Amino acid sequence: MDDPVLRLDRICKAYNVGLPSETKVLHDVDLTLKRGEFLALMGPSGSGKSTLLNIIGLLDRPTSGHLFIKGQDTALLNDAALTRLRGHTIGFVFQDHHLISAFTAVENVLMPLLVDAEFAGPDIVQKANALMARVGLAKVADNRAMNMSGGQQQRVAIARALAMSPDLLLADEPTGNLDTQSAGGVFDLMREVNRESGTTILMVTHNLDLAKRCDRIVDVVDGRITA
Ligand SMILES: Nc1ncnc2c1ncn2[C@@H]1O[C@H](COP(=O)(O)OP(=O)(O)OP(=O)(O)O)[C@@H](O)[C@H]1O
Repeated sequence: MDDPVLRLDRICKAYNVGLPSETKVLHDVDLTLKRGEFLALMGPSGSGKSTLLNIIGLLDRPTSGHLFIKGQDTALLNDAALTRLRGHTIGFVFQDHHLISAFTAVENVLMPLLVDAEFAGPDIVQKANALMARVGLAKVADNRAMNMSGGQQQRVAIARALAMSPDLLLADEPTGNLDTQSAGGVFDLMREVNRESGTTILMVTHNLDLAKRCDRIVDVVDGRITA
């Protein structure tokens, strides 16, 4: 129970290993994220933030080192077990909302619940509607995603990411495409979710003002954590 949500132990990542084009991107990255923390990951373009996020999100494997999720060493898991762990533990929000445009907002939130209905349990429609209310969009839950503003679409994406009650929310520049006011609103929502539900959040951002409002800022420079 006291295990951190996430612990990285000397994570290295290289692409095109063994080829002349081999590129070492991450070097001995150590990072621990305690339950309920809200961490901002910053760093210049190409420093390895997305690579790190893909590894933390169990979308890619490190070349060496160990990634522990709630104390479990993910190096010991096969691909099917990794997929299950990802679905039950991690929610994703991207810079582009990745909603299905022709679906309504609430239908988008229902999607992950339908895909893993056994884990999601009963009353998924009620749950999806509660999530729409949670992100302040109850009144427009039946609007098609394509007809919503950028800020609203990102709120729907957050509701969808929360559908499986993840321990860890990974957000890759979630406010990158939004104007200042909408970006502030989306950040406030993530802060609220973090404080009220205790969801641990790791957010990649280039926005220093928002990063300063997180619990902690970690800088990645040339594939190394510097602060
Ligand atoms: N699939 C891949 N194959 C080879 N090289 C890759 C691959 N993905 C990323 N890289 C390289 O790894 C380095 C780090 O890229 P990454 O996308 O992780 O950086 P980033 O910090 O997220 O950048 P940005 O802020 O621009 O999104 C870059 O040099 C990139 O070209």
